[in-house]
Amino acid sequence: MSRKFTWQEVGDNAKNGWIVIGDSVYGPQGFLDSHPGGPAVIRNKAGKDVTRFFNEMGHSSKAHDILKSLKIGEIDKNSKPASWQIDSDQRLVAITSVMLILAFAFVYFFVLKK
Ligand code: HEM
Repeated sequence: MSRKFTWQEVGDNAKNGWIVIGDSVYGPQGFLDSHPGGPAVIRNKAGKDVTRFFNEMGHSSKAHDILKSLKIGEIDKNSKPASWQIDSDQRLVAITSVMLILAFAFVYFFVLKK
């Protein structure tokens, strides 16, 4: 069983470079200076969910191996991320989905059921 961390704990350790990818928490502090993309790209997003950024970069299998070695635990899914910790694109998708569902419900009840 790997250790579980709350979003609060991940946020508190932003200064240590902690990031969330998928359901896992990573502590890349020792790796930051050797990151080929530079330490800043990771440091700027520390404390947050960086899944999309990590995947969009098309990181190699070597990068995935390094990532595995930096895993310190898993995110406690019962904890809630603060709004700054959520990837803004993911938030946009969530908001758009809710709007679409409401729009369909509106059309169904007020237009089609007439
Ligand atoms: C602990 C997590 C990460 C690890 C272990 C990691 C590892 C690596 C490695 C090994 C490379 C060299 C190319 C490759 O093998 O794919 C690389 C390149 C790169 N990474 Fe990461 N990375 C991490 C997180 C991130 C994040 C969160 C971002 C963006 C926000 C990022 C952006 C980049 C960029 C832009 C490059 C390209 C550098 C270049 O080709 O000039 N990485 N990373």
